[in-house]
Amino acid sequence: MSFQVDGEVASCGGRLLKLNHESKETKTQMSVNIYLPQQYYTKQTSKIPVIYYLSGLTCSPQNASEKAFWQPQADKYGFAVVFPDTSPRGDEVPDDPENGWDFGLSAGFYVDATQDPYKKNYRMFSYVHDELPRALHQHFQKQGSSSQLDFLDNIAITGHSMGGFGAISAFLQLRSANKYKSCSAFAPMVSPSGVQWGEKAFGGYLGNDITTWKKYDPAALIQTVKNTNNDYILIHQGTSDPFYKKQLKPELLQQAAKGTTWEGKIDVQLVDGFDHSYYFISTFVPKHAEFHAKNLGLI
Ligand SMILES: N[C@@H](CCC(=O)N[C@@H](CS)C(=O)NCC(=O)O)C(=O)O
Repeated sequence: MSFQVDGEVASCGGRLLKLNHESKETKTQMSVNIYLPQQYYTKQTSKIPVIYYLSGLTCSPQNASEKAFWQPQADKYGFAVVFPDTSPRGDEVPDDPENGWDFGLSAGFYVDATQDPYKKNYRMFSYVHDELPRALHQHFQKQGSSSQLDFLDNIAITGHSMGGFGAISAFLQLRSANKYKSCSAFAPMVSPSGVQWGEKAFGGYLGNDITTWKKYDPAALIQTVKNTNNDYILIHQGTSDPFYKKQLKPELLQQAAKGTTWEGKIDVQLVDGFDHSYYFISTFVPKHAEFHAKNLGLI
């Protein structure tokens, strides 16, 4: 479970660590970046909460580290940010037979695959929500730093597009365990059934029986998972996003929430003229940072 350091860069008031480690879940080396805010280095005594940011299709941990501008927000409120990879990688890992960018490498969809040949390595749900946080916890405990990072308890989750799907899906699936204290998403895909990205990915990873997709489908989960904490889910969606109407459709989550304990609690902010890129994400990161900082008890 030990991490190798691939790089460490000064960024804003803290440092971005580029790490890799052997994953038992994916049976590959996995890359992960983590931003440690200025509070980590000034050795504050209270525990530093962690926000997990799940990236979208085609991304590695670098895209959001370089272009989302979480770092100034992390310094402002005093949280760390973990940027996991989007799939297992390596010559042995099966990829999309059609060579597309919406399935296979960089497109793990944060599920545990049940179908051959993907089920051996594509275990991104168990990796991101269980193995990785425990591994980071152990690694930083061994460092013996007096600043304590909280990878396991006071934590939040967010993500973009495929990663927004992964964030909301996990938040709802793990709600009874109160795993994530806070959830938000940028342009998330909210229901795999009926959209081309979802049909391809879920068909490939989980098989053709769509009842098995429901376990991960936010629009289905919202109807069975109780909102016992008066939680809100914050979503931003650009109206000029080319994927908005065909692949993402965040309003479907609001519609599915009608008549449930989540009714009125899915805050979809449509933002005029914004696209799907990191220009959009970085513009609204401050709003998401403030939302999570409140839910994590930082303000
Ligand atoms: N590669 C696709 C675009 C895929 C895409 O927009 N991916 C988003 C996430 S769904 C992303 O974050 N791309 C990487 C980046 O913008 O840095 C294309 O060429 O049209």
